[in-house]
Amino acid sequence: MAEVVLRCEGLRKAYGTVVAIDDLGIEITEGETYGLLGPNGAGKTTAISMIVGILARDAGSVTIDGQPHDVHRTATKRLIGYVPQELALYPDLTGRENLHFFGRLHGLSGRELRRRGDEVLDVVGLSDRAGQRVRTYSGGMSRRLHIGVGLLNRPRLLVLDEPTVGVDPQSRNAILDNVRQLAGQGMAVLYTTHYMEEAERLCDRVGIIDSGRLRAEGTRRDLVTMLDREDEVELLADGDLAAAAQALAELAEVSAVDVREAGLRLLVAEAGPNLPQILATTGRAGVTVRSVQVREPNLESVFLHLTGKALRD
Ligand SMILES: Nc1ncnc2c1ncn2[C@@H]1O[C@H](COP(=O)(O)OP(=O)(O)OP(=O)(O)O)[C@@H](O)[C@H]1O
Repeated sequence: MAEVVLRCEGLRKAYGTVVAIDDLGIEITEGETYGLLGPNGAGKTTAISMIVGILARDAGSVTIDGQPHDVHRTATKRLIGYVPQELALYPDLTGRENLHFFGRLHGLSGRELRRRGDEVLDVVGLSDRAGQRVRTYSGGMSRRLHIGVGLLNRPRLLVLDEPTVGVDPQSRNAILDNVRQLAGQGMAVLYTTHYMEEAERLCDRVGIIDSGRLRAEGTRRDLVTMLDREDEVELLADGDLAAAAQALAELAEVSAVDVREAGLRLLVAEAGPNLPQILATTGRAGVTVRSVQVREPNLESVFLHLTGKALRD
């Protein structure tokens, strides 16, 4: 079984009378990418600041690889790579010089420092721009270098705070690919975002956070199943639609069929695996399907259901 890298329990933090995080518990195993999804102000930055150990907690506990962790423990801090929202790079140094600077802070030197710098440049796809000043980098390239800084110490837990905010779509894809690869190598990844699509694409499990509390967590499918809402399948089709509707209504997985002007609309428990049967049944009723559209409930619907608000204001 995969080992638990991060375990936090009962985390709490208040700023005066504002309770920013209340009774937060999260576990992340090696190789797992966990997304903390919530709107601005939900408490994501406060939560991860306590987890990485730059903010003292009011209550609760954090362990990394089974070892107790807090703001004073340097041994466990070495197991964490933290990539904060604000970029902290030197624009007048080159990409490679930046990595060497931060590498020295981690105690690397000489040949080991150069080797690790080059490895990290390769991982974040910046080897060919390593000799240029960061000032000349695009926003996305700077972000990737920033992630590189977080990787220098070969962390067990990589914590990324909204790493794709303000990044162009191409760099965004590169960052998501990077993160996926790193988790593939066994790192545990904690990723905060208010982009539902990123959480859906990238994360093995998602925790939905709002007003400082974890409202629900699980795989995308777990969360969507909680809603108890079906997939909607829309078929644009020609032929005897009434006959097809009757045949489809007899399928166990189909709970409702409406005949529309140019086709059919179905509610199906799980559309994906049932599409072949739906299309075969439609075909047997003499109906030609011109296009199929499936709409599944998504994390946005889950969030709305749990909190009564949209993820983005
Ligand atoms: N230093 C502080 N002093 C007082 N209140 C704070 C402080 N930092 C955060 N807060 C409040 O705590 C709550 C959680 O903020 P936090 O920054 O953790 O949320 P977030 O989900 O990370 O939002 P964002 O995506 O905007 O960074 C908010 O209500 C915020 O106003």
